[in-house]
Amino acid sequence: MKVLVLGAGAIGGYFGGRLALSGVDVTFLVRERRRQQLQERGLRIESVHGDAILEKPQLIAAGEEAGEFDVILLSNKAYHLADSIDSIAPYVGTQTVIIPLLNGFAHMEALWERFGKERVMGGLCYIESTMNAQGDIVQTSKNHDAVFGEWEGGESERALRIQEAFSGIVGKFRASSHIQREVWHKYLLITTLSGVTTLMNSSVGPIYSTPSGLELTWKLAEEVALVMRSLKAPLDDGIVEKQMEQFKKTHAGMKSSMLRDMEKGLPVEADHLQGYLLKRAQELQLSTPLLKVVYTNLKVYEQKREDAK
Ligand SMILES: NC(=O)C1=CN([C@@H]2O[C@H](COP(=O)(O)OP(=O)(O)OC[C@H]3O[C@@H](n4cnc5c(N)ncnc54)[C@H](OP(=O)(O)O)[C@@H]3O)[C@@H](O)[C@H]2O)C=CC1
Ligand SMILES: CC(C)(CO)C(=O)C(=O)O
Repeated sequence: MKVLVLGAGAIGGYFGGRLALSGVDVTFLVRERRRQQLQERGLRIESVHGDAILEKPQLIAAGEEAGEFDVILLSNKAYHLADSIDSIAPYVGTQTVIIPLLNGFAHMEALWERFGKERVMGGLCYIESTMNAQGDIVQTSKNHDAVFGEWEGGESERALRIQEAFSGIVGKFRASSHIQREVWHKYLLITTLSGVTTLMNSSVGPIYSTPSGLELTWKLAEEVALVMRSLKAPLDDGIVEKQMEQFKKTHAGMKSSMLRDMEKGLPVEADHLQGYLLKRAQELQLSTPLLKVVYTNLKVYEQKREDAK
C-alpha cells in the first residue's frame, strides 16, 4: 500500500515515521526547509513508547512526480489547508483515500468540495506530540492512536484493508464505524482543552486543581456541546460529564498542542476550532460567553504576533 503523508510535523512525523518503520511504503510531502532538515538528520522520534530513527525517509516536494497514492494522510495545520489541498491534488487518483488527522471539522467541508465525499474518510488522532528546535518529534504521553472511517458510518472493505496494512505500527490505527461521532467528540474535547489551557496559560493540573478552574472548564464544554448539538452533531448523551471525568484524571503536566504552539510564538488554529463554532453560535443566536472569551484571547495573541512583525 502506497501512502503519502502531507507534512512531517508533530503528528505527521510521528505516525508517518512509525508506519514507515513498520514496513509500510510511506512518502512524506514536505516543503524545502523541512526536506533539508530530514535529509541531514533523518526523521527522529523521541517517545515514551521508545525512541526511533528513520534514517532516510522518502521525501517529495509539491509537484514532483510520484504517481498516485492509495492513502493520503493529511497532517498540516488548518491555516495551511488550502495550500495542502493544492499540493496533494496531483497524487489523488480514483481509488485514493484521503484521511485528515487535523483537529476540528471545517476542513472536511473543504476536502469534500475539492475531492468529493467518496474519497475522503473522517479521521482524528489522540497523541501529545511536538517538534523540538532540531525538528525531531517529541511524543510525551500514553496515547498514540489514530482513528479513521467512512464518514457515513459502518464498516467498509477499504477501511479494514488500511487497518490491516497499518497494524504493525508502534501506536494504533483503528477503523471506526462511527467516525462522525468520534470526530465531533474529539472536536468538543480539543475546543475546551485548548481553550482553557491557552486562556490560563497552563497545563491541565493547576486548572483542575482549583475549583473555579474546573467549574469554568465544565461550563465551557457545555457551551461548546450546546453549539454542536444545535448543529446536529452526533454527540453522545453525557459526553461532557465523561470528558470532564477524563480531564480530571489527565496527568497534570499535559498541555494542548495549541498552548505548546503559543509558547513557541507560532500561529494557532483559533478560527478553525473556536472561531468556527462561535460563528455558528452567533448565527443560531446561542449565548456562549466563555467561548467568546477564549476566542478573543486567541485573537489578541494573533494580533500581538502581527504587531511584533
Ligand atoms: N501536536 C499534537 O499533539 C496534536 C495535533 N493535532 C492536530 O493535528 C494537526 C497538525 O498538527 P501538528 O502536527 O501539531 O502541526 P505541526 O505544525 O507540527 O506540523 C504540520 C506540518 O505540516 C507541514 N505543512 C503545512 N503545509 C504544508 C504543505 N503545503 N506542504 C507540505 N507540508 C506542509 C508543516 O511544514 P513546514 O514545517 O514546512 O511548515 C509542518 O511540518 C492540527 O490540526 C492539530 O490541531 C491533533 C492531535 C494532537
Ligand atoms: C489534546 C490532544 C493532545 C489530544 O490528542 C490534542 O489533540 C492536541 O493538543 O492537539
